[in-house]
Amino acid sequence: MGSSLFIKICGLSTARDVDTAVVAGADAVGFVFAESPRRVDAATARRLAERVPGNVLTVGVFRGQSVAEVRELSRAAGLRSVQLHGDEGPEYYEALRPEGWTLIRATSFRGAALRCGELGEDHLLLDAPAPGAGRPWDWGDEAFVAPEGSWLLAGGLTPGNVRAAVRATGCWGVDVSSGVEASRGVKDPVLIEEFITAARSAAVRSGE
Ligand SMILES: O=C(O)c1ccccc1N[C@@H]1O[C@H](COP(=O)(O)O)[C@@H](O)[C@H]1O
Repeated sequence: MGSSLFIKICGLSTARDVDTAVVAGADAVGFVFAESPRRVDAATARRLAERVPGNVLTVGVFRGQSVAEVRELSRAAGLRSVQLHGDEGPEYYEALRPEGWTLIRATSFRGAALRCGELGEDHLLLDAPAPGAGRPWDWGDEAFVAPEGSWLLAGGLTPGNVRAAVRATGCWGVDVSSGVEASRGVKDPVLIEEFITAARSAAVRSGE
């Protein structure tokens, strides 16, 4: 992962889009198992994940699903990470920890400062209240307190706003789905490339 911005491209469902993201330099690719127009089944995710080199994290995205379902789908797809949207408690993370997956807790900013790791997650993802809808939230507002630790910014990011968003928040990583789509659920390879290029150009985390 190194010290550069961590970039995740989410909601992938075709080999073309997975290959585009990997070649363009994504650090992670996401496959949605939650209710969504981007939803894929485990066999599709496995076929796509098998194309991904070991230095790129393969992430399953879930929302309000049981530990058993998360376990079954992620194992079947051979993924290395799970992203959990929902209000799961620490016992949920504890139950998944033995699988060895990188655990990403997705939530929204509700006014109180958050700390990455407080429920047992490896990374925290701050998203809009409605995930996957392409709507930005007030990350630039003075009331926003950036979490401690390795946290990703998501929610309405695009090639046009990602650079400013990274600079405004000092986030450790970014995650995008709608902002690299030609229409809902259909990725645009050119937008994927533009997003990664724009995000990389921000590269001003403290210490760099
Ligand atoms: O993509 C979805 O449909 C989805 C459904 C349920 C939970 C999460 C989902 N996607 C995640 O939403 C964010 C940001 O999306 P966007 O760029 O605003 O469209 C991202 O973390 C996706 O993984």
